[in-house]
Amino acid sequence: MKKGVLLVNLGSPESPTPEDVKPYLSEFLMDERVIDVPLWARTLIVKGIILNTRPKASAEAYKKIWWDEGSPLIVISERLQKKIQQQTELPVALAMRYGSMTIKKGLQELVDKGVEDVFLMPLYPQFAMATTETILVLAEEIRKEHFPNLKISDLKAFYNREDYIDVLSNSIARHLENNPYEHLLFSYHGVPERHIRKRDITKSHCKIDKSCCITPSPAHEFCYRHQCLEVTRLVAEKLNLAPGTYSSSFQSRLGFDPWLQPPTDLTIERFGKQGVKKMAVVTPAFVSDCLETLEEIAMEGEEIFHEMGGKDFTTVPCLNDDAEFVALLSNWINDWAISETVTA
Ligand SMILES: C=CC1=C(C)c2cc3[nH]c(cc4nc(cc5[nH]c(cc1n2)c(C)c5CCC(=O)O)C(CCC(=O)O)=C4C)c(C)c3C=C
Ligand SMILES: [Fe+2]
Ligand SMILES: [Fe+2]
Repeated sequence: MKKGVLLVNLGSPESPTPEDVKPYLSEFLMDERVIDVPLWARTLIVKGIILNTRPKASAEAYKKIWWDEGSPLIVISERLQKKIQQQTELPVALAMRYGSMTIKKGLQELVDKGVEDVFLMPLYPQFAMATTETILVLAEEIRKEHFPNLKISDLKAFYNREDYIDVLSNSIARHLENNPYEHLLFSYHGVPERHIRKRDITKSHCKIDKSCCITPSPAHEFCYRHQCLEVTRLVAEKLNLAPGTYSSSFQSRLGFDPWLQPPTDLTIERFGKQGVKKMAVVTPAFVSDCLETLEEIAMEGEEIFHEMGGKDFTTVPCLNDDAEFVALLSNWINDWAISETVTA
């Protein structure tokens, strides 16, 4: 069976204008795994409330980070795909969960090259209903409807793989080598607490308290909070970070439901107020720099820190198309190809 690879990231609007941001946000937020309420309520919240004001504000934010070549998230993902393609003989395609670079087009591109067996790689280190799950479910729907003979296997959340933690830790160490900091904040994209409880396969483990995420449980296979906190713990261990010099927080809250705590903006504010002068932020829920890292953290976060009296605010770039990250993903692809060949 001819094999191929499909990398999938989140997606971005076509341009940083309210006209293009609106349909993108509509597709994104009308996803039942992102705003997970009944259709009538989701329609009311998204189309009746959010889409009336957010596209304009969001477009302004996108304008601040947009590159000549396009959305950073898309451009970086394309660079990653090209570099991985240089490391493997298998065809490697790229798709986005939302927007014009659809998963259907990505699968079609592979099928047109004769591929019958696809390794689907959601570009997220941690599992979340709103990211990995929505990609897998949609890919399966598309497969059934359009490519019934295609075999698809997927890359599992890789948050705790030793080789990934090594690559992430090396990148952090490299970027902070000449930027001494008093506190390193690991800021992850947030999700509503409800999402964590919904995917608790034990139905009772996830209390979202101080101990549940550090108490071993099968629930952790689908617990975004556990997986984020594990990345922090494993990197801290690898880099030998002293207790008290690092912590985790969750950013980008939307709406009024309880989201994972503590919020990044208030955490940065607190450090500034407490007299921390040099702080660094790393964002390991994102593999590609995007609006949430370049604007919300590097611009807004820095502004908050300075307003509270902080001085040096350093952001560690995402892994993007870092050579070690390219090698890591390429190794996983080649390992998958070999194991599939052996078991076929
Ligand atoms: C890293 C994983 C992500 C999770 C988990 C996630 C959950 C999530 N997001 C929203 C709402 C928005 N997110 C937006 C942007 C955005 N989100 C992610 C990743 C995750 N989201 C990325 C990579 C980006 C940036 C995309 C880009 O083009 O650069 C936005 C749009 C921007 C804005 O208006 O703020 C919204 C809205 C929810 C509700 C949610 C949880 C369930
Ligand atoms: Fe998001
Ligand atoms: Fe937990």
